[in-house]
Amino acid sequence: MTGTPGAAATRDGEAPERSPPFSPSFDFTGKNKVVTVDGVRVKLQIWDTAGQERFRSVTHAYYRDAQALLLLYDITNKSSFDSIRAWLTEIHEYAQRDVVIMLLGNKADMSSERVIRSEDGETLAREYGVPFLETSAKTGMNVELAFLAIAKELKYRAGQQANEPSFQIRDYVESQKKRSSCCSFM
Ligand SMILES: Nc1nc2c(ncn2[C@@H]2O[C@H](COP(=O)(O)OP(=O)(O)OP(=O)(O)O)[C@@H](O)[C@H]2O)c(=O)[nH]1
Repeated sequence: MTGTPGAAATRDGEAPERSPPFSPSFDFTGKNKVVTVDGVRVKLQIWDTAGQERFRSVTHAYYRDAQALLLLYDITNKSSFDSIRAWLTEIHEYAQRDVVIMLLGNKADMSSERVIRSEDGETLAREYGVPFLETSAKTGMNVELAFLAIAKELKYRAGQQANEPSFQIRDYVESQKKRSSCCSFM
């Protein structure tokens, strides 16, 4: 699902699921996931969509009703990074206006093959005002954090009280994330 929105939604509903070609210990795709946020269980229904251009028209149907979209690129693949802008334009056109978007630079474990610097991901994310994490589906680095941040944001939006301190997903992600240069993966 590189260069691709993966949709996380709290709604129930039918959607086709695609199986990942390998079974990483930390999976972005294909399952419902329950995340406990401050004692409240938030159910995320996760769909993986095809990244290739030829599936574009099909993918609109996936993310039209999504409450959150994880946009993944591969840090070892420049074209996947370059396609992110086009996806953001698409999302602007087809997704819900208040959709939660997160940019993820995946395969952070493959540092020797890296072609996209972490700063480039950060700059792009800042430009679009979305949170950014480098992740690894192989080691699990920042994967749980990505889902937790989305769940926290959705819970906050659903139950927003007048006197509740506002939840800032970008600040939360920045304060919690592990850097790929750091030695300790989860
Ligand atoms: N080392 C490493 N390999 C990964 C990681 N994530 C995925 N892969 C591998 O990358 C390959 C492609 O993974 P996919 O999930 O099929 O990639 P994709 O971009 O989703 O493909 P489409 O959904 O068809 O666009 C597989 O062989 C995975 O095992 C990661 O974080 N680290």
